[in-house]
Amino acid sequence: MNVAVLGAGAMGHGIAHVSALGGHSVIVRDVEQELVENGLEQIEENLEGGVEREKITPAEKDDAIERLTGTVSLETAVEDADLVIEAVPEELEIKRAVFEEAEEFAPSDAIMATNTSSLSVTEIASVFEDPSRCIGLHFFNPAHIMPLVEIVVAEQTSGDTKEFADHYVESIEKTPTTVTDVPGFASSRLGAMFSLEAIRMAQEGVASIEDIDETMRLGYNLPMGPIELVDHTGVDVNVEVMEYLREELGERFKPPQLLKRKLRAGKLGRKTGEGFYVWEDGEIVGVSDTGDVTE
Ligand SMILES: NC(=O)c1ccc[n+]([C@@H]2O[C@H](COP(=O)([O-])OP(=O)(O)OC[C@H]3O[C@@H](n4cnc5c(N)ncnc54)[C@H](O)[C@@H]3O)[C@@H](O)[C@H]2O)c1
Repeated sequence: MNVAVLGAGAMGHGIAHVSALGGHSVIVRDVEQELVENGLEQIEENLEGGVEREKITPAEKDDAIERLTGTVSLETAVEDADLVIEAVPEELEIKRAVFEEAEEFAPSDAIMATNTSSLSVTEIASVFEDPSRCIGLHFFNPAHIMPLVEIVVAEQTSGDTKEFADHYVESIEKTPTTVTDVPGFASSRLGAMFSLEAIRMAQEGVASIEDIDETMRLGYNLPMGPIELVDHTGVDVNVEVMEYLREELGERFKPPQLLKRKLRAGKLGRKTGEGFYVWEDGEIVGVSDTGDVTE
């Protein structure tokens, strides 16, 4: 099938990567040529990494690259698309504007998918004349490695659209789960709850940050603890998600003081070099001095 990926950023290039590897013709669109090129370069680099790790053959890499193109023209990107996947910034207005424009140029039966991690797919879908063709395809970062795609079924999504989404996810060899369009879907809601409670426990002095993370890592066989995960995904992003879930689902999602203090100090985690941990070159080198905080 022809897949148009709108946005060549962190998620867009990963989605384009797996789509091309899955045998689809892929066109990636971003707003500037340089961003398009950066995205395509990143895909090549990651495919090369896949060859080095013997996950794919050199021929599979070459074929995938052959199937990939880039553009800054939205019209060129979507005019022959069977599936349009948007991975533009997480703002309702931007997503709605992008889809409104895409609807003008895309075939009337193209499936329109959003990679939103927290916005209402139902609200995004309402921009379309025919909202039944809209669905959420929630990939995880990095999309070329993480096996899960959460398929988010909006109020208006038709059975045919869902079937198409199932078929696409299968074709790119990812594992789908299906979730109704509720705030936080299944993944962000559960992930936020783990991290919230872990930070509250650190705040109450139940255990150190390191011991809480170690408990979850070794006791539950997780690749990383829930507080380290906050540093990875960004303190700012986590506060935003928690505030949204708090508004939609209740006070149990209230961000703990310790987390808000990190935000106010600009200690956003790995990307700023310090959050709950101290980071160097993407690796933890120590624990941040968090001090005593009680809510
Ligand atoms: N980063 C993550 O961990 C993650 C995980 C799952 C889902 N998501 C979701 O994926 C989406 C994209 O996130 P990201 O981290 O890739 O962001 P990003 O900032 O890395 O990339 C967004 C890209 O979209 C481009 N863009 C802006 N307006 C555009 C337009 N009109 N047309 C085409 N491109 C446009 C930007 O130039 C940028 O390159 C968001 O909805 C986010 O919530 C992110």
